[in-house]
Amino acid sequence: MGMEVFKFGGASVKDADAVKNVAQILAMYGENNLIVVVSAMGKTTNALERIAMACWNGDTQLFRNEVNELEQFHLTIMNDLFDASNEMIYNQVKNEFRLLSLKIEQPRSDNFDFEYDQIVSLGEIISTRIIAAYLNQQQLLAVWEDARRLIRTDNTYREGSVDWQKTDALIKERMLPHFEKNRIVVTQGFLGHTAEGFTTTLGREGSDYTAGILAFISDADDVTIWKDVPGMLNADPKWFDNTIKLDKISFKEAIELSYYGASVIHPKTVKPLQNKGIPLYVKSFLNPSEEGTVIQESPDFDHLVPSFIFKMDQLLISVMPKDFSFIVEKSLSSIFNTLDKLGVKINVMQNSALSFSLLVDRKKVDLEKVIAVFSDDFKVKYNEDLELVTIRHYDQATIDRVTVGKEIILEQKTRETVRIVMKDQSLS
Ligand SMILES: Nc1ncnc2c1ncn2[C@@H]1O[C@H](COP(=O)(O)OP(=O)(O)O)[C@@H](O)[C@H]1O
Ligand SMILES: N[C@@H](CC(=O)OP(=O)(O)O)C(=O)O
Repeated sequence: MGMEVFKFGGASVKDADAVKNVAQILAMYGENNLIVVVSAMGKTTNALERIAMACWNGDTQLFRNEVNELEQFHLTIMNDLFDASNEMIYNQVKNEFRLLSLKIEQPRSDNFDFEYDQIVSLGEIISTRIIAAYLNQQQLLAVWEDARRLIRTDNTYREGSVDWQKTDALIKERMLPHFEKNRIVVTQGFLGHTAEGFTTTLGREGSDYTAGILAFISDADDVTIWKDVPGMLNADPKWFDNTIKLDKISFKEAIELSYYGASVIHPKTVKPLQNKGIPLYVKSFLNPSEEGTVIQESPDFDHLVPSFIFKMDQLLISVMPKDFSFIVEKSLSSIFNTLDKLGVKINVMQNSALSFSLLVDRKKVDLEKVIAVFSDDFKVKYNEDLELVTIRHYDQATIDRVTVGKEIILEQKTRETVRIVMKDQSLS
């Protein structure tokens, strides 16, 4: 019997109707074994981030308010899905919230990222409990499995790096045998564990990656990521009208688009699938019988229309050596080492003889810390309120269109991709 991996993200399980819709989709796929990877419901992860921060700051009032609100959100969904007599699911979810409430009274380590993962991971635990219970109520026999015993990572909390060998052994030993008696296994995206058994997460929006890992190890026939859009489009429809669906694209093109920031797929997801030639479908959970996008190996697919990826609120930081040295291998090596230690993620970089510039998401970087760390050896300058547009398969007409009214700060071109850092002229 074949094996498929389905991934349902936060938007596809944001309320009771959405959960019912997921069950209907699963009922449509009666034949195959299904690994169902689920994210936290709606915006739960954002709420848990606030809870983790309140806990860290010892802000009991805020912590309790946020926990109560989140519990109420889940209870409202459950009241629409289950009979009050279904004690088991109510007890399971209440118990997770009871354990969460106790965290404010418990001693904390001095590692925020560790504490963050122990709290933020609960969103996926609760959502999968609810979904597995609902599927069973609908006679879609499903078994719940804990990804915290499947995905082994290193100890990099908030961005665990997967130990593929150990994970392979754990999945084969603990997950695949479920299919001897069950057709559906429901598990959490985004979660992992360290060798010592502590919970890790794979980085925000990392549930797509979990689907890629599970498909690779279980040799799945294909993966389907169910989204609130008809497929992978040539731009984010939240910002662009008249988007075009990319019906078929190659693994390489999908990797490039997600790497540059097309947030419909987490950038780490596609590589494991490419390595085993497992097709990835991006489909709409709102119109499940429509075709969506297929991503697979083919040199013929990519006669593409221009695709746009916008990143707003960008910060350009430039560092210039204070001594007489140029920006050469030695200084670059020390700059990268420092940036790696600071956990800075670079969107674009460029250097000249006397300066090295990096573009980052303003909200993801502690500018004061960066300045403090570099200022012994470098003069540091920065430019805020910038936008980054990446255009794959560009032509001059598209470049002209997106740069109207903008001052161009930096431009990088390859044969297929142009990246432009720009500032709204009204802000210059
Ligand atoms: N190129 C693109 N094609 C389609 N959707 C895109 C693209 N770039 C960004 N998106 C956004 O990705 C969203 C879906 O991803 P996401 O919100 O992470 O879903 P989920 O959390 O439910 O998995 C869409 O609503 C859309 O706004
Ligand atoms: N819930 C996590 C993981 C995830 O991937 O979620 P989603 O599939 O909703 O993007 C997050 O919000 O980061």
